[in-house]
Amino acid sequence: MTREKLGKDAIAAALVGLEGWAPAADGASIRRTFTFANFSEAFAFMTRVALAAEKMDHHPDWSNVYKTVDVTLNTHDAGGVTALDIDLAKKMNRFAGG
Ligand SMILES: C[C@H](O)[C@H](O)[C@H]1CNC2=NC(N)=NC(=O)C2=N1
Repeated sequence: MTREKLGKDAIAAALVGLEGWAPAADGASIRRTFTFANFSEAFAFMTRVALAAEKMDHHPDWSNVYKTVDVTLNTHDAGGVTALDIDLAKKMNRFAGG
């Protein structure tokens, strides 16, 4: 998986069909808020994502309040969005069931 930084157009193209994700205004990250039925569902999601992220050696910036999880993805090493972030976003959507 490449750590090549994606431009605004490439990010927009990669996000087509990737429900809920939007680029930040500066194009340096992508974001989604996940909302679950309750805290247990939110935390189970975070646990699944954490294991996948560790395997990828690619980690989300996120916060959890009750049943919502706010996620920002970017590749620190590249200073922007790369294919790794798109891949992790896809995995997150699968784990969230959408
Ligand atoms: C040494 C290690 O591979 C790096 O620090 C990894 C760890 N997790 C990471 N996660 C994210 N989101 N961006 C990175 O650049 C990154 N780098």
